Order: sequence, then C-alpha cells, then structure tokens
Amino acid sequence: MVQNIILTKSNKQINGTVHLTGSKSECNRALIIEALSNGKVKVENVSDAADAVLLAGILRKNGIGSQKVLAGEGNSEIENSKSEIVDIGPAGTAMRFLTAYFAIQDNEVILTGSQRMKERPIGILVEALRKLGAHIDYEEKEGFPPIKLKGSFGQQTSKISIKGNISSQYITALLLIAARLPFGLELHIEGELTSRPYVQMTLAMLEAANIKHTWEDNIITISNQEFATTSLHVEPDWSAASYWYAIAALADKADLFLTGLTQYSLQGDSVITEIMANFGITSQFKDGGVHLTKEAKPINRKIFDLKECPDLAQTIIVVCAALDHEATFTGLETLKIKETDRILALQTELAKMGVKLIEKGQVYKLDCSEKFIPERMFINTYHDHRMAMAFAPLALIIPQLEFENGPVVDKSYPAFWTDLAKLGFGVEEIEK
Ligand SMILES: O=C(O)C1=C[C@@H](OP(=O)(O)O)[C@@H](O)[C@H](O)C1
Ligand SMILES: C=C(OP(=O)(O)O)C(=O)O
Repeated sequence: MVQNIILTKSNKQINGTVHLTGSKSECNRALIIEALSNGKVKVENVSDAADAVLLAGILRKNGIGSQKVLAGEGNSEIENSKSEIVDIGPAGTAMRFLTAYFAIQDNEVILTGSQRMKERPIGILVEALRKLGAHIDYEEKEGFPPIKLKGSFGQQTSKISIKGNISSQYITALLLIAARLPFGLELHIEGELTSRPYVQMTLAMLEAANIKHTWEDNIITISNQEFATTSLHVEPDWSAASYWYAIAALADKADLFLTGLTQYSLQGDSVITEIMANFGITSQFKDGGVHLTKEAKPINRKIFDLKECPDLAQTIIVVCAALDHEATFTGLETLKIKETDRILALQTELAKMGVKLIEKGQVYKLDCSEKFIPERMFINTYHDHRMAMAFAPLALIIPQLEFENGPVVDKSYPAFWTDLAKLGFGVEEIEK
C-alpha cells in the first residue's frame, strides 16, 4: 500500500518558522570521517534524512563482518553468498562513499542498493580504487552495483586520475579515505569538474578534522595523516531550504524564518539565496537563521547555470515554469543519472500543465507558450524525493495536487509534508 499526498493551499501567503533537518551531504561525510577516525571525530546534529540514518546504522553497527544489513529491496540472488551484504537502498552518496570505505577494510562486503542504484554508474570509482590496490568485483553488470569488495587492500600507487564531469561523489569518496592510505593520495581531475562545491565541502570538513590538503590546478593531494579528536557539526540542509524559497517565490506575500542556516555555508546549495534574489526574495541572516521576505519585481535573469548546484535544478525549473519565465538552463548533464532521469521526469510532469523543457544539446529552454493551469494535477515522483518537493510549491497556483508516494521525501527531508501542514498547507494522506 502506497501513501499518496493531496496538497492544497487556500491562499497565496506564507509565514512561519521552519526547523530543517541536517544536511544529508554534510552528515554523510561526517559519518565516514567519524568511522575512519576510529571514533576520534564525533558527529553533532546527525541528520534525519533516511540516507544519513541508514549510513549511520551501517557504520555504527558493531562487528559489521558478522551481520547482514538489509535496507532496500530483496537481493535474493546474492543473499546466499557468504559475504556481508550491505544494502544502501537509493542512497547514491552513501553508495559511493561506502565503496571507498569498504575498499580499505579487511572484511568482504557486497554493496548493493535499490533497482535504480543498480543503474547508477560506479565504474569510474571502482577503477580508481582498483588502481590504488583494492580488490573489487562486479556481481551483476560491469560498471554498476552490486559490487563485491574483497578486503586485503595493499596500496599500489598514490597517483590516480579520475574524470571530473560524471559525479563529484567519486572524487569525494577517494578524498575521504586519502589520509588513511599508507602513501596518501595525489588525485588528478581530468577535464571539467562538476558539482565543485561538494568537493570543497569534503576538503573543508576534512580540514576541520585536521586533515590537510593542497589543491593546485587540477591536482588534489592529501598525505597519510592522523585525524584530530574533535566534533563536526552538521548544518541544516540548504537543498531542503530551496523548497521554502520556491514557495516564497510563488506566494504573493512571504515572511519565513529558517532556523540554523548560516550565510557562509559549506553547502553550495546556499547559492539559492542569490538565485532567488532574482525572484524578489530577500534573505536576511539574523537571530540564528535566515529570514525570507518577498517583493514583487520583474525577473531579469534569463540564463541559469546549475553545474555547481544540480540538486537545485528541479526547484528552479519548476518555479520558472510556474511564473511563465522562459529561461535557459545549462549544467544539467548529471541529472540523468540521479535518483531518476530528472530531465525526463521534469519534461513528463511539466507537460501536465502544458510546459515544455526543450533540450538543445547542452542547453535546455523552457517554453510556456501553451501553458495552462489545471484544476487538479497528479505528480508522479519516480522514487525521487526532489520530484515531490520541487513540485509541491505549485500548490500556490494549482487548486489541488496529488503526489505519488508521499514517503519518497524521507530520503533527505522526512518532515517535509508535516512542515507544509504546520505552515498552512492542506496535507491529506490517502492510501493507494
Ligand atoms: O557529494 C554530495 O553530497 C553530493 C553531490 C552531488 O552529486 P554529483 O557530484 O553526482 O553531481 C549531489 O547531486 C548529491 O545530491 C550530493
Ligand atoms: C542526487 C541526490 O542524492 P544521491 O546521489 O545521494 O542519491 C540528491 O539528493 O539529489
């Protein structure tokens, strides 16, 4: 039985306070650092995001070599194996980070995930880890999970080259284990680097745990080093904040307070403050959080390059569609290998209100010339939390929305629907 959500909003005003959970990205890094530091580093404000809770459970479980850790769909074909089976469900970041983490542990582990996870590429990272000295096999399809990490790591080299334009998570995964490698790591990033702020976040969090690095041109170097005894505090999730910015952008009047967020965040998605300034949203950092207010103003920005903040793409594209702002978007290449093919998902769902997202090579353009406002719109969510959350602000302009699979939001923001209800949205759960 799936729970769908019926979402309504009787007026176009939004005000109130929201306490967002901790950043999934910061938390997943902090948890791996904690595990690699043998407990010297402690994580504060562990996120409620299901992906982070799952990762914490796997890493904090005693004697990981003796018990099965199953979280997602059944993997009967490998359940008979004698290896540890770790099922990471739909958590891409955790999958990539654990691949590097288990590559340097002694025990044998099979790392698997949801059906979609088996379609999300891991070959680039596996190749890099093999060159470093890890023993990894593919259990099903070459280049994709599930993978078997066989232990007995013996470092062969410290110099590795890796493509930068597919996923920054591969780079982060390697950087996280770098200080634990006997000869350290000299990582050469080939070509363009996508999602750069996430790599910067990794290095900043390592730095906070006393792991130093150098980054010259395209080479990041980390020597073998000890973690300090310290704690890492996880800031609220700026990607989650983006949905509140979107709601404010579609409202006539907005006065929101998002607690705990700071202006100089490690999260690249804090750029939402600058992006939403184009839509009349002012962000004021005071009282230990950010205050959002809205003023009506013409939208002048026509091009949005989202290469550094891919998780904001759905939020911004839906806002532009809702406001008939026929903008152009670049930097969306990585969207096709996330929780779903987000380009296709956006195109399919926006078509339900007559909006087209037209692909022209690397550039995407919104066409709102045939847009209409339906009385009711059903939103398919494709196992993607951000499809649900990015389309929810449309409740300010469409009388009734129905979302397939409400709990999909748990991946990064489990309180999403209850927070909407607290701030005056009609939120009804229905069994389907
Ligand atoms: O490192 C991270 O925490 C993340 C990096 C990004 O992925 P890519 O580097 O694959 O774009 C982002 O989309 C993801 O949600 C989280
Ligand atoms: C892409 C995302 O997550 P992951 O890659 O960790 O599954 C996301 O949260 O938008």
